[in-house]
Amino acid sequence: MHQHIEKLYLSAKKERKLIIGLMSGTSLDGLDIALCEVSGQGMDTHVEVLKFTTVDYDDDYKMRVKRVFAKRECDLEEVTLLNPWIGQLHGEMVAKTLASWGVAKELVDVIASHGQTIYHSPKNQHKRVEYGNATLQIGDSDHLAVTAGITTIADFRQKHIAAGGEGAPLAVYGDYLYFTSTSENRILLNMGGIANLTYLPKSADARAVFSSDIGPGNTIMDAYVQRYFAPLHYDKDAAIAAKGTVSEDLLAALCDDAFFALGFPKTTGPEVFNLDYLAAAQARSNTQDLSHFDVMATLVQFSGVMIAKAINQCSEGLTDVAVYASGGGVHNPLLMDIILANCSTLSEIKNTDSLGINPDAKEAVLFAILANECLSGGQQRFGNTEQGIPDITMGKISFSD
Ligand SMILES: Nc1ncnc2c1ncn2[C@@H]1O[C@H](COP(=O)(O)OP(=O)(O)OP(=O)(O)O)[C@@H](O)[C@H]1O
Ligand SMILES: CC(=O)N[C@H]1[C@@H]2OC[C@@H](O2)[C@@H](O)[C@@H]1O[C@H](C)C(=O)O
Repeated sequence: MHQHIEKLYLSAKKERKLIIGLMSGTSLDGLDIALCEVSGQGMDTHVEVLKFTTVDYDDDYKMRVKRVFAKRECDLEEVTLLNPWIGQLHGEMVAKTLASWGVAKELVDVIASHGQTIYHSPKNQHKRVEYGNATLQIGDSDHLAVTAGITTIADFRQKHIAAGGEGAPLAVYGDYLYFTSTSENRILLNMGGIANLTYLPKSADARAVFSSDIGPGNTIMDAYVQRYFAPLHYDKDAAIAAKGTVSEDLLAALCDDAFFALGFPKTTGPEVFNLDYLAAAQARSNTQDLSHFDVMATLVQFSGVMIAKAINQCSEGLTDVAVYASGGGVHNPLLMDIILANCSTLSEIKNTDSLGINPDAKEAVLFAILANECLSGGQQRFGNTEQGIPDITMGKISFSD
């Protein structure tokens, strides 16, 4: 047996593993690194986040990735060059972070890497009958594994599509295994660039679980701030939006899109929700002359109202449902107020801290859970193909030497 396989086999059999979860999301703000101690598998999964940090990307990284990110046309050489470059960069970031934490790489069983999404193209978006759902994450895991010196499990989304899903949201798997409660119905809401949610009934019945993207979280707001309030990258604490007034005409135009008429589950990305989407809505509503502050106030209202609508839709008929939020959006007080004000059945929105997971770390932890399932799972299956949750094991393995 090859020593790599043997080492992995021993890791898979361990009662407790150290897994580093990595997430680089659509906001391009930084690489989230969560050092997790994971034990058990399936519904018996336990995770303790021992360390967490976000290594911010510098402007050079953002500029390079933005040249290809969510673009229908770009330089293919650039994509080819970025793929190993990002893998290596993520490997360096992990190695430096481990050194700063005083954790030897030999102690880590595996890295679980999401990579960098550069294009997401579900059928409902590309509408080309000859093609299925598709998504592309770069930041090759062989480069990451060799640079960090740690076996890496990566590229989780392809298997999801191969088995009938849209490649997202994958959060549902970790949400179901880790956050299911038999005492309350739960909605796990994540607000990054894109917002998504998972509904977890207290029956724990996998057939009633579902998960879906909702629409924009911060992505259009971030793009607007980056264009008109540079060098700011986002509207910290909604300082800009709070100075504006919502335009009801623009809001109505923003909310009027085929994506919102689709039922759950569905996925999307900044390929749809971007500054062109805003410009088209402004043209339709004749609101091109709004101040930047009013546009920002309307954009945050748009995200908040559509998120609330999705929460209301999936909590319809339920008297007891608790919402736990995560992702960068939890730090936007205006966004949180708008969501709560538009969810008449909710008295509060908690965040995942109250369930033991730092809301900024949640997606990185998710990938650590998926890697744990790849190594040690499979004994209790979970899935619901009709709801876009195929019952499969995800991830490809890259050895470090
Ligand atoms: N203090 C704050 N005030 C307002 N917004 C904030 C604050 N902190 C973070 N954000 C928002 O959160 C975003 C980052 O969120 P997050 O890291 O969850 O996104 P992501 O993981 O890249 O996206 P996705 O989950 O869609 O892939 C920032 O770009 C910003 O818009
Ligand atoms: C293709 C892609 O990267 N999608 C992301 C994105 O960011 C949020 C939302 O859109 C979600 O569907 C997904 O990420 C999370 C981690 C998921 O798969 O659950």
